Amino acid sequence: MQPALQRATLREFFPYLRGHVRVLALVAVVSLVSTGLSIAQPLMVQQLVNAVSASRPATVFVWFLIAITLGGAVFGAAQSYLLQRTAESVVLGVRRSLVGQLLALPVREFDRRRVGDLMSRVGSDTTLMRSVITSGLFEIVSSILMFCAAVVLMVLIDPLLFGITLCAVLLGAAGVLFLGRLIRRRSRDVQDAVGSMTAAVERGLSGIRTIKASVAEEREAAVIDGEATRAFRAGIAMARLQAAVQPIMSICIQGAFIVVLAVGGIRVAAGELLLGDLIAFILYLFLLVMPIGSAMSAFVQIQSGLAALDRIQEIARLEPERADEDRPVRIQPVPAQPDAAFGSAQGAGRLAGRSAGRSAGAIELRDVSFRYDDGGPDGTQATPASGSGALHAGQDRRAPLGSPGVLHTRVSPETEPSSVEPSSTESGRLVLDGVSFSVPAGSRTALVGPSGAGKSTVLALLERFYEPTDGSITYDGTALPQIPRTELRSRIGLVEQEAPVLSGTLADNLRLAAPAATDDQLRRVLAAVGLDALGDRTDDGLDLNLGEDGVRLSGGQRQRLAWARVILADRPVLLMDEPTSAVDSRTEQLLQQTLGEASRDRTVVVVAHRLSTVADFDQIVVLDQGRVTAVGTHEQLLEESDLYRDMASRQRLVAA
Ligand SMILES: Nc1ncnc2c1ncn2[C@@H]1O[C@H](COP(=O)(O)OP(=O)(O)OP(=O)(O)O)[C@@H](O)[C@H]1O
Repeated sequence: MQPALQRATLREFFPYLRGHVRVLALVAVVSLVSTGLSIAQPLMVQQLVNAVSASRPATVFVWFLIAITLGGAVFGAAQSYLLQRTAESVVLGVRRSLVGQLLALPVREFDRRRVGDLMSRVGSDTTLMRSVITSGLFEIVSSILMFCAAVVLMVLIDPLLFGITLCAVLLGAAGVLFLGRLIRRRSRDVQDAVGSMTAAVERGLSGIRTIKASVAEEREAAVIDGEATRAFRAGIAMARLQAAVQPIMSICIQGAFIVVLAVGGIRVAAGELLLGDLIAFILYLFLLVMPIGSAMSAFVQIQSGLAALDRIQEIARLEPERADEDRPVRIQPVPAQPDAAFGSAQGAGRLAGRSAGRSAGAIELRDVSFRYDDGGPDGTQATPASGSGALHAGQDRRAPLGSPGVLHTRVSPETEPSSVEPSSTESGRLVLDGVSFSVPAGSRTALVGPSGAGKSTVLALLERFYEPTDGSITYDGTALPQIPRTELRSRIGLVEQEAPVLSGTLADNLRLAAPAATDDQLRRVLAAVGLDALGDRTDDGLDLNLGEDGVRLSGGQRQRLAWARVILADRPVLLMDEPTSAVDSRTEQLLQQTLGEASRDRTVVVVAHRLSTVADFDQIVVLDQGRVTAVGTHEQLLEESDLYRDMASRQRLVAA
């Protein structure tokens, strides 16, 4: 859902110019001089003609005229260059802050927006904003200056002729102002349509394999064509209005010319006006018309620019993920650098445990409920409960653990939740409903359950991609909202379900969370996940280009690359969402071994469908329809949980 449309005003544009005041002041001086020279030109012509008519020497006026004309050209060029340069800097600033804002937005904003449309805001909308400066603001300012000077001089030369001109100009201006409002509206339509079209193209290109495999090229092309046609229609409607602006003004001005020529000619013939004065008046009429013309096109540009600003500010107004929380609490100490994961004494592939004294990574969820559309379109978030402490009310059970820490879990009676649909509300279905369990520091916990049970959602909440609608989550006893997000995330390594790969090289992808890692460390981590052959595949080595979205990798390779990335990042907590779903059994064995080493002294939470991969975990949490139905070890759950036993028997882990 889009936020309510707010219209930007020119005033809102000025903050973007703040860092450029000096250059703009210089531009103002240059354009003042340039305007002055243009205004002086007819005066020189007037003097020249009147001197020649009266048989007086006129050479000096000729030289002045040449100097003024050349000077005007030089200053005009300087003004144009400085303006373009400033405009480019403004656009750079806007793009930087827009991209910064986009990357700072909460994940839920991306759930409800189209990537292509966001891209078009960074691209074409910022370009439109540029025209507000280049052909907009200054054009209007210098046009007004020129206009005023021309008006004063015309009044001085002949008030009657000026009166005729004024009537024509006012008539044209009234028509144009009326059209201006419509132009702004149409321009917004055009940009929205272009945004939709970009989104449709993005959808088509990013899913090109699926589209081809579904033989859906034509249908997809038709969708894009529909959007392109909408953009075309909006463009045509805009063009119609723009086309009307120019004729309205030219009819009025041409009418003024004809009348001025006729009346002026009669007055010159009657000896009431000098020929030089009439010529000067007509030249000023030109000077009046020129700025009106450019002011009109500047007006159109400004309207389009403001419509673009609407779209940019729509994003700027969204509340970003807050960098710091109300009462930030630092978790001590800072995590180890990549070296800690690959201590030289251990040799290649050795996945050492955490350095002594590192934050332990105990996690507790207490009565956590969540629905996806909870944030609402205005960027507000559900206020998370600010509880702290690792214990909760309810039925506690000490689970058997081989690692430090004590597990406290509240287990809802298994029969109760699995048969009940999580309640629905108007604002969205509860995806998690009163989820409570504890993950002691250094333990391995698996989340299992049917598809759609909410397992990935739990991981998303632990990363604070979303805020719980209700309940609280603590990390080492501190409520998550009290930990700065960057601090929290720098403690967690995440292997996502889809194992996304960023466009770029193998090294780029590996260094995403460990920018300081050496090539040697990259090679060792690749070996640890069985990807060493990838770096040796071509002469490019670690600079091997993985293609758009890592298209040159197989599904299993993508997954292993994601493993390599988090292992290299050496975080105290590892969250893994079906991390071996795409690999063969041999690779799975290697990864299990890698995980075994990596999880020494780390807290590991793995979402798994294949129960065999987590059967030896310290605890397994069974989720069903957003609720925890059982917690225990593999053996305990086989005894106690019907759902778990059913899943295990389907996977032939136990006899049916
Ligand atoms: N971004 C989202 N916006 C809205 N609903 C979502 C979003 N992501 C997931 N859901 C919904 O939330 C529910 C739980 O999804 P989740 O991905 O957590 O399940 P899961 O247990 O991990 O499933 P699977 O095993 O299939 O990966 C599903 O009904 C899903 O449709």
